[in-house]
Amino acid sequence: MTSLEVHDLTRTFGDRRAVDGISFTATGGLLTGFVGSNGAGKTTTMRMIMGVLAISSGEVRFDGAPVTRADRRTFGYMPEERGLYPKQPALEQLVYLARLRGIPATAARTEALDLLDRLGLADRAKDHVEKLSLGNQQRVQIVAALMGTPRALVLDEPFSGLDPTAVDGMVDLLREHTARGVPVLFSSHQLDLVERLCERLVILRSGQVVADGTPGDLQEAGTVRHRLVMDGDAGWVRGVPGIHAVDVDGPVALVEAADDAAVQRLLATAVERGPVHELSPVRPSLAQIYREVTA
Ligand SMILES: Nc1ncnc2c1ncn2[C@@H]1O[C@H](COP(=O)(O)OP(=O)(O)OP(=O)(O)O)[C@@H](O)[C@H]1O
Repeated sequence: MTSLEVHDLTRTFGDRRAVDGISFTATGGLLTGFVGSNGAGKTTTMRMIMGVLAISSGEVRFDGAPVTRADRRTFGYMPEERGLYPKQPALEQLVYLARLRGIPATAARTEALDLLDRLGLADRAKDHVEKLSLGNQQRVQIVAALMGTPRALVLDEPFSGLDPTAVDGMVDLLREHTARGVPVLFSSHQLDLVERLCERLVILRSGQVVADGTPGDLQEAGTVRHRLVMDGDAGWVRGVPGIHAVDVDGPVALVEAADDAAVQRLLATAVERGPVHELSPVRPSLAQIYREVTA
């Protein structure tokens, strides 16, 4: 199993630390989601991993050793700035890009056509890139990153602008790579998608890692809420000491309790007030965890 690790990685621009001593591992065989608000440092990190931006300090390791230029040539990379030439046919361009990575032309052509087909674009292979919609240009860019049996995938916002069918096609393709033991690191602002897909998550805030783990780990560490369902209006929960009402909608209340004693107080009051249909813990969603750690 290969892994892609960053160790104490830092990048400064002038006196600004865009990436500030971050460490994490994208483990082979897993989809690792890389999330954080605008300007958190995701693109800068990915550029350093790929060697297109110099590292101020720290190290990138692949398979346990410092990453080399030769390693990086075997990585599939989807940069934030989509680098396709508008005036060249999609297929021709894919073959050209693959050849730069050492893939023979015939094999590149076969693979590009296959991948374009998988993403529903086979009939557009001969179109100039500028004639394709933005979503279809994005698909071509994805094909470019996935060609040539990459040993690691570093994908900056690969899902942005894709329709749901293309997202599903893309997910299937990524899973084929993780099944080979490849580490896949991708950034995204689509938390629902990240929650659905990722076996591992790294959350950045202001150039620092503020959460790192499996979605289950992060949910365990996040604030557990409780959902109360009564017969009548549940607005009274606002007056229970130690209870913070996150949302009250008629008979249904979502609350955060300061401690177990507060949950017991809530339950006792609820029972006094009339039939209680439900009082259950609610595991935090990724969106909630994200808001907590990036606040
Ligand atoms: N070439 C550069 N020169 C100066 N500052 C830069 C440069 N590249 C990035 N930065 C700064 O580094 C910080 C991190 O930017 P980066 O693009 O890595 O964030 P990001 O997490 O990818 O954001 P987004 O989600 O908006 O793409 C930002 O404050 C940005 O302005």
